[in-house]
Amino acid sequence: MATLKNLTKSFKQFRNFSSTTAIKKSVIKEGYKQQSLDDNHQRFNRGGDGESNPKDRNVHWVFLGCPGVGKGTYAGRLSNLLNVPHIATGDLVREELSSSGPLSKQLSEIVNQGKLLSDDIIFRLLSKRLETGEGNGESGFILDGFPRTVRQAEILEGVTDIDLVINLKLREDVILSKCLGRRKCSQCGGNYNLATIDIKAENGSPGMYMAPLLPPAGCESKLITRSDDTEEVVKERLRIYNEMSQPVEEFYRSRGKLLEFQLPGGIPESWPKLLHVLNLEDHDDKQSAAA
Ligand SMILES: Nc1ncnc2c1ncn2[C@@H]1O[C@H](COP(=O)(O)OP(=O)(O)O)[C@@H](O)[C@H]1O
Repeated sequence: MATLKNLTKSFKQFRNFSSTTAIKKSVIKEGYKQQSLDDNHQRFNRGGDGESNPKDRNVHWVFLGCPGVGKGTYAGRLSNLLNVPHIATGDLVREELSSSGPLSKQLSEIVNQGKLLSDDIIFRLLSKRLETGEGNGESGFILDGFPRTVRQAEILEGVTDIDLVINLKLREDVILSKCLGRRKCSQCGGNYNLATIDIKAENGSPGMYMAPLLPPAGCESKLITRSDDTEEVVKERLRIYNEMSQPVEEFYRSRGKLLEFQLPGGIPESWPKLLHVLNLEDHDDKQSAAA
């Protein structure tokens, strides 16, 4: 069974590989099945096929999408619903930065330029997180922000079965405003968004409304903005997403694992639709769409 222990071990091993060819030879498995999304729907709730019995484990899902699209929001909600950990590599990176360890200055320069960190650093952070989770009895995962390059996707594919990759899509003109509106409470860690998106329908294209996600009164004076959420850095992150991460969509599409989900609006509209396409409507007894 693909336990977190195996995954941690595999990531550690892969960190020792230096040649891309060696990695490719090791990880590219034969016989990928092109499966329709309909086939996938039947296995979403329990996990995938392959080295483990899907009944024995929790979901292994990945969230893809541009910076600011809402990966963290929807991955977090699904994580609560399915009781699997939401593992966001961006959060792991920010934790490392705030720890003021030896690497943090070097890392913050890269992150604040909107560039990607090396695979070695990301695998190290991920292995550490998986190890801690394993110690706490976690099983399954929803990954957010990883894989971000085809090489990372190949490595992940070689060490575990990913059941489903949810690719969140949002109109490009909305993405930048949403990134610039992001805030975090420095005390409780809650994520908010001050941007109001209100686009009128025009020339046959539909309008879109997304209400801001405002903090409770107690957090208002403690809001901070991520240092990489400036307009210049967000634009660079979007450019890098298109160059490095968009090919990851094709990687999973060709393996029949990609579920494209165009966000129709804010959480009240999008959440029930996402649950519907995931066949999870029955699970939604813990969270209300309006929350
Ligand atoms: N899988 C990864 N590979 C390389 N760098 C990463 C990865 N995940 C996160 N990072 C680094 O952390 C930063 C913040 O990540 P994240 O919070 O996921 O940003 P975004 O809002 O752009 O999705 C990235 O810009 C990058 O520098």
